[in-house]
Amino acid sequence: MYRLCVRDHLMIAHSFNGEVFGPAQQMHGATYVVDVAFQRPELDSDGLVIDIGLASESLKAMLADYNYRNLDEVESLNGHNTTTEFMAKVIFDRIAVAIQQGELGETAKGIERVEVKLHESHIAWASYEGAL
Ligand SMILES: Nc1nc2c(c(=O)[nH]1)N=C([C@H](O)[C@H](O)COP(=O)(O)OP(=O)(O)OP(=O)(O)O)CN2
Repeated sequence: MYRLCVRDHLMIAHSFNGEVFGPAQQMHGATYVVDVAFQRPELDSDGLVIDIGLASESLKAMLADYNYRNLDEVESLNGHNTTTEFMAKVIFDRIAVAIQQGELGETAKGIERVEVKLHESHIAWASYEGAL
């Protein structure tokens, strides 16, 4: 399987519900480093998994909906703890739709798996990986 990974980052504020979160029940901030790995068994006719520029632009556009936002106020995330794990799946779902709709180019439809990894600090990350 071939893999191509692009990286961006996301700056947010949020708070969590639940005793398990301790002080993180209070409003706090995070800067996530976001890695997206696209995987396919065969390269396209240009020798690519996906065009890096297109993948980078598309990721930036998706993150723009959450960047510099208080996630507690983002309607589509209402009722959820916006944990690192949860946000990895949110971004995965958006990428899956973008690929299916051809927004990442026709040949990107040959991508079979995507992994979204969010590094929430230098000591912790979470990811969501799935088939398309
Ligand atoms: N599984 C997860 N656990 C936690 C997440 C997360 O996204 N996924 N996030 C947080 C907080 O947002 C923050 O990153 C850390 O908060 P903190 O209170 O410092 O959490 P710790 O568990 O590291 O420290 P304690 O003081 O022991 O609670 C928290 N957890």
